[in-house]
Amino acid sequence: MVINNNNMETYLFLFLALLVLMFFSLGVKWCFIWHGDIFKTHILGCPSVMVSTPELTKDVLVNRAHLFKPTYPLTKETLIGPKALFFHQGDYHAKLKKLVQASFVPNVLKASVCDIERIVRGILPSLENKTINTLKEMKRFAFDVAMLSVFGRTYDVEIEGIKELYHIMEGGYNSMPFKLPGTPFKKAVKARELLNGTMRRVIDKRREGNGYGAGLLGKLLESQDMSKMLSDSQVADNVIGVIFAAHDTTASVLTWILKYLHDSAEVLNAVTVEQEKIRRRLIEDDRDLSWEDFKNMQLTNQVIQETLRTSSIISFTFREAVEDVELEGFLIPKGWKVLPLFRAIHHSEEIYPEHEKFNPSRFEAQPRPNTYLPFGTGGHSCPGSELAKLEMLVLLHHLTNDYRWEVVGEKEGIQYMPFPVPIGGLPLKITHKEEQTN
Ligand code: HEM
Repeated sequence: MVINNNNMETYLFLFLALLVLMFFSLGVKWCFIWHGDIFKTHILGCPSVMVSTPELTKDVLVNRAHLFKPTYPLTKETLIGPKALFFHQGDYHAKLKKLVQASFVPNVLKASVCDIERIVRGILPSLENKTINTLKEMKRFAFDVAMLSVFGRTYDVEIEGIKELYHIMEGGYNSMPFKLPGTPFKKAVKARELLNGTMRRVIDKRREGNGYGAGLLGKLLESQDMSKMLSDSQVADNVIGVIFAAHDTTASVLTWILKYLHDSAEVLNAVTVEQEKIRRRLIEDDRDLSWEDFKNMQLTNQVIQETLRTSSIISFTFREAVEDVELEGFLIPKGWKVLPLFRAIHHSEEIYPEHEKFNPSRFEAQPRPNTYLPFGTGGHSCPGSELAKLEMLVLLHHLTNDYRWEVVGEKEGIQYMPFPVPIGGLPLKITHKEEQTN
């Protein structure tokens, strides 16, 4: 395992990974206090309770969610902005969630298929015939899609400015929160302050125009006008928050998909056959991809589902008890952290037999309730799950029809960037199929 992110979250993750490893592989119970399916330990001095069954996870995230508030590292809250929906519970969260969700429902997503396809067509040729860092390229793709869903098609100099500042800022997400000159965190805080100014100019421009424009920003400004519920800084924090939530996650999953398809020639062939059939239909009808085509991508969808399970890039989530809570007869005092372990559920041998195997066909049947949680569950579950799947399907359609890829180097392993990804971000050589046959 390579650690190249010298930050607290990486250590925390590794520490947790070690705990989970001990829990499952070694059966070592003496370093925890056990109670049924719950165990207690300390993470960086905080008393923490881990829950690893579907039932308890549902209890914490759905049934009694009001008793467990989300908690994030200070760096995230400072940089994303304290008014972003992740950090809230209750009315404010519910209203914002509704607004954000409205930008990612199928009716809205349908209209963005052609834009996502345009982004894919722009990126893929630039990857041909050289060794690429897959994670980096997938981040470029997912970032462009995130910007599209937040700002719509309008591209101006301010949006370019936001892109640049955002990249400086994300350098501080996983750093120690020291504001010393030259530190990544200090630079990130500065970039975030400048982002406020740029966002204000973008918002002012939209107010001067006819209507509020497209994307999530348009929706938030529209609601601001109607209900006066949101201030400009609340709008800005949520725009930045969605960009943050949308791209590293999707890029990490895409990187795993390319790895699994590379390692499993049989699955890759079957996906290619499925996608070639769709391509033939598009040629016959003389049109581009549309929403309806995704219904005919059953196997590709199963590959995405299985990758989300095996890679479990969001391995767990953090909550904090807002009062003393009893869970399965175990008292969790107010202020303790509670961590539902999604990865433990996705890798339970009882729920997913031969759990370590990449086997998309296991999703021919629906998973049992609360046993498949790549996008979380309950009030804080992911509003972007359909967008994430859509961008993966569009990319896979073009990639499998037109390209083949080889992993460069022999190294196997996992690296935390900050999500678990194949080592080195998966170096790949991508070639166009036509060149292979010449
Ligand atoms: C494969 C990609 C993705 C994965 C695996 C993923 C996973 C998750 C998970 C597990 C949560 C819940 C966290 C918790 O309960 O503490 C979450 C929340 C969230 N996700 Fe995603 N996500 C992905 C892509 C996206 C995209 C594309 C967007 C863009 C809209 C997005 C926006 C959000 C937001 C705004 C939240 C916070 C929701 C709230 O607190 O109410 N995510 N995501």
